[in-house]
Amino acid sequence: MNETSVKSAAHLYPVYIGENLRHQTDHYLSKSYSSVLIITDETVASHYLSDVQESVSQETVYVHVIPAGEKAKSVDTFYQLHTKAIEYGLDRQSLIIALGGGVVGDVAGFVAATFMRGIDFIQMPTTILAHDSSVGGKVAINHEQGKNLIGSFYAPVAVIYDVGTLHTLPDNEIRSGYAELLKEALLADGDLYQSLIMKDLSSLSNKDLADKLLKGIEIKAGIVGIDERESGIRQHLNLGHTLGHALESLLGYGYRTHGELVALGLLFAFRVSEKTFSSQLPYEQLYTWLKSNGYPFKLPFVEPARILSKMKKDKKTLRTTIQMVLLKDIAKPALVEISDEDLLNYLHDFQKELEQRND
Ligand SMILES: NC(=O)c1ccc[n+]([C@@H]2O[C@H](COP(=O)([O-])OP(=O)(O)OC[C@H]3O[C@@H](n4cnc5c(N)ncnc54)[C@H](O)[C@@H]3O)[C@@H](O)[C@H]2O)c1
Ligand SMILES: O=C(O)C(=O)C[C@@H](O)[C@H](O)[C@H](O)COP(=O)(O)O
Ligand SMILES: [Zn+2]
Repeated sequence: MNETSVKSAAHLYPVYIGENLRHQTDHYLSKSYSSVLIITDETVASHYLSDVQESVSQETVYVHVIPAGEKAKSVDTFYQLHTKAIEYGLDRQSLIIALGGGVVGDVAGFVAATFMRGIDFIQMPTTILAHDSSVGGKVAINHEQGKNLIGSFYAPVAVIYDVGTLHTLPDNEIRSGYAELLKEALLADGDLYQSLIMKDLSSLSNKDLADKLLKGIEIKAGIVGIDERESGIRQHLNLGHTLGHALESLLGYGYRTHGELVALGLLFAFRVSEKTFSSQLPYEQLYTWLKSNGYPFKLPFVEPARILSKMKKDKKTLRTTIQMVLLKDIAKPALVEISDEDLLNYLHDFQKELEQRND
């Protein structure tokens, strides 16, 4: 087991990462609670819920299972969870455990942030992607008009990451989580990036993956430690998301995974970076790796003007100007304002290029 932590001006919490941690949940709780509510989704429940339930010895343990997938990051689920919390009689000394991927973590975390104005919660991630979502305290639900538009910053009291749960993930979820790892490496560690992109996803060993996830978490924790509430450098963690989030919302939540669309967004950010800084980024290498690892490039056509208008809902938008995270070079990110006219052209060229390559 490895242990690291997130240490910001306001918070300090441990991140435990290793095999079989789900069997020892109690061991990682720093105090006893009046009751515990485990929130998970139906797929995760079928694999891992009983392990976690058996490892929590607090007297009163409740469970609520939500549907699997992005659509559950909704006002409806949020409201149902509050109803359950009230019906079960949770109080201010209760704990919520979010057992699952980013969807469970984000919605359960937002419930924890708002139930009786905030109760403790623990993140127990079960996806590769959730190495990112479980750390940093961004909790949210989606609005029909845009991703994560309703939410808050609310730190967990601990993150317990059992990487032994990852072997049941389907291929598209492996691709999704790995894209966020590529993102973290692109922001801060060129060697890590090269080592991530050297291998195909099919040849990843558990040990190798766990080592890389720890590095990704350390990069993220370092950034969150400096700027937890995203007034500056934390915005860099949004690399790839200006396009990714717009597509998630336009194609319909859950049409493709978050990370697969972020991967497309990374490629787009490479192109825009090249145009903005005349920088030389390894675009071809990234394109080839994504393609050969099954990332989706054939998506329904969306008019650039609709993408642009959706991008304006992004939280980095300043008044009406879109700001994108770009790379002057690998590990040299910068937040840059891009005019609508330029963005429309870049989107148009990018779509055309992908279309031609898909033939
Ligand atoms: N809060 C943050 O900082 C942050 C960061 C990145 C992403 N996110 C959010 O996270 C969400 C995506 O998270 P995700 O990719 O984990 O999606 P997810 O939670 O929907 O999980 C993906 C799918 O895998 C299943 N699953 C989960 N664990 C499994 C396991 N061990 N074995 C088999 N199946 C398993 C789930 O049931 C689901 O169907 C998005 O909503 C995104 O916006 C948040
Ligand atoms: O932690 C962050 O900060 C991130 O931006 C991480 C992203 O991977 C994640 O998708 C996040 O939820 C995006 O946040 P948002 O503020 O753009 O909704
Ligand atoms: Zn993300």
